[in-house]
Amino acid sequence: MRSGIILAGGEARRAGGREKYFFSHCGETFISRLVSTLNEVVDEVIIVARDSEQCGRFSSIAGVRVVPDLYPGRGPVGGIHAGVCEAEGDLVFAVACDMPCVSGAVVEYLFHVAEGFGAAIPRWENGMTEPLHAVYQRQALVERFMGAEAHSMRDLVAGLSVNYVDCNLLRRYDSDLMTFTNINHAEDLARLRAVFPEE
Ligand SMILES: Nc1nc2c(ncn2[C@@H]2O[C@H](COP(=O)(O)OP(=O)(O)OP(=O)(O)O)[C@@H](O)[C@H]2O)c(=O)[nH]1
Repeated sequence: MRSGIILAGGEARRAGGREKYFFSHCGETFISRLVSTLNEVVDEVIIVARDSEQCGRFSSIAGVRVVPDLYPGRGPVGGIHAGVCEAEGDLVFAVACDMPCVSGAVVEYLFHVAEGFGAAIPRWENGMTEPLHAVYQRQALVERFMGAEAHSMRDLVAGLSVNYVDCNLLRRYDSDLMTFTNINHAEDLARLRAVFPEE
């Protein structure tokens, strides 16, 4: 079984605290697009919000479960922890809520190459990695959290056997690698709109 975990509990400081997951792309909100894409490649989708109040923001989205952080204020690693506690899949795809162009074909490939590893994490030529667009073996994460060593994504990943996937290989599935488009600033959204104007 496969799970998808969407992390939505950040403060979006670089976007002025706006709710990035409700930004729209090609006529749909980021979060709806992600949920639809993931529902094609996983058996369950879980949105992890920072608290129960924020959970309520997602109540109208069909086809997901929404849970709050168990340890609030810990950043993405706290969201992954809550997601992993809720998820039932052997493998989980963890993704940020501000990635509106995630490619189902790329995610499918990451699931495929995660078999036999603790994680499959895309890596760019310059060595930068994409741990919030990556597949993890759930049990490996559970063990990392039990060890109580994982206070950051870097800590979490450090103890895993990782299959680093060359981003360029993923061009087979997503030629322009739009899957990694990440909207952090208002200008990032403006750039995306310049390529894909809203109707
Ligand atoms: N559930 C949960 N998700 C989080 C938390 N912190 C960050 N996230 C999510 O993790 C992803 C990456 O977050 P960051 O890039 O660190 O922060 P951000 O909120 O997107 O933006 P900045 O505040 O501008 O850094 C985003 O999808 C966030 O919504 C948290 O404490 N809990």
